[in-house]
Amino acid sequence: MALLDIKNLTLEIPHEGDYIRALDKVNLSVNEGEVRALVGESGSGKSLIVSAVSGSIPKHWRITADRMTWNGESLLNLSKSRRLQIMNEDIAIVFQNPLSSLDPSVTLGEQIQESIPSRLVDGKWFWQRNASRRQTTIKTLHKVGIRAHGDVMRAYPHEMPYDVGQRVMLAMALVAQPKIIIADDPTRGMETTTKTQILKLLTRLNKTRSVAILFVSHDLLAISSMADTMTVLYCGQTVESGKMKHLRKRPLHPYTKALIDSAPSFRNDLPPKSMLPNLGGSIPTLQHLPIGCRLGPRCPRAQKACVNVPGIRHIHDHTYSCHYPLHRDKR
Ligand SMILES: Nc1ncnc2c1ncn2[C@@H]1O[C@H](COP(=O)(O)OP(=O)(O)OP(=O)(O)O)[C@@H](O)[C@H]1O
Repeated sequence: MALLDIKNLTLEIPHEGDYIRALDKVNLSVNEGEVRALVGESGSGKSLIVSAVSGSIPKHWRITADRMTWNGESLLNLSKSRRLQIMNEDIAIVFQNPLSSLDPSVTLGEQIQESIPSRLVDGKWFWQRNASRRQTTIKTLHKVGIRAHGDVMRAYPHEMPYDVGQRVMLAMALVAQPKIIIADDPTRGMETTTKTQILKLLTRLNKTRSVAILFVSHDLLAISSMADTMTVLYCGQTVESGKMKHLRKRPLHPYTKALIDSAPSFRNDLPPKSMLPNLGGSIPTLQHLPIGCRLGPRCPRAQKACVNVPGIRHIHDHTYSCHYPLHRDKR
């Protein structure tokens, strides 16, 4: 059964007396123990999906969905206390910007210790429980590659470089022993060695503890090494979703193909120093969204029908939304 199951999620942001559809009928699911990549260009709406799941959408925005469930329970109309419980026990989110997600007035050590749920703290007396929290914190900081745990635990968020902040966010996610980790671009701006360490850590967690991972990124290279499945988002619309190996080998949506073709590591057929193909134009702003399929104006296969939003088509567990998909011309 899907742990996280989202069907037709639509999010509308107020703009000049009207609403703009920032997410348009998005579909996404993550099964137990699965590593799913959510990929899309900057501005495609990845972080908005994460915010919708965490319930941190401003009250005046409009959010609707046919289904948005956690373990079968709707996330759309949860009470505050139940949402807090789920977010503390089951879903851990590593947000993109550690500085804005951490409390600036509390040391990092205290913030990690506060993230440890009571059920995971050993001891009857408060000093035993404090020691248990401290030990777990130190162990977890080592796990995320922080050796100088004392310095980091005493520091305030603004005193730490960005990548240490990201690791602390990961440590806060890990101490809760969640069922799923939603990592919103956790390796953004990191140097390659640090990035590899974080990816290896997430992969190990998935393999050893069966933690499901939703890895949100625009970095295909980082994602391809660890994800089982991938969902591709373009301008607030899900365009294709399926097993990583199928999407890599035989993408059906022109946007997925363009994304894969533009990643050098995915193209071992290219002669050295050749230009990488890319789609002309850029992702439209929310204020200037095309009607129908939002890729339309940039799509090499676009035709008249594309002014209508394509429905979702299935081939087993591979889904795509395109009127003129690749490899399907003879049907
Ligand atoms: N608080 C907000 N108010 C108005 N528009 C917003 C807000 N947050 C996001 N948006 C808009 O929603 C769209 C999607 O933003 P989002 O941050 O989800 O993109 P993203 O895919 O996560 O990009 P990135 O990879 O750069 O983080 C963008 O056009 C963005 O400008």
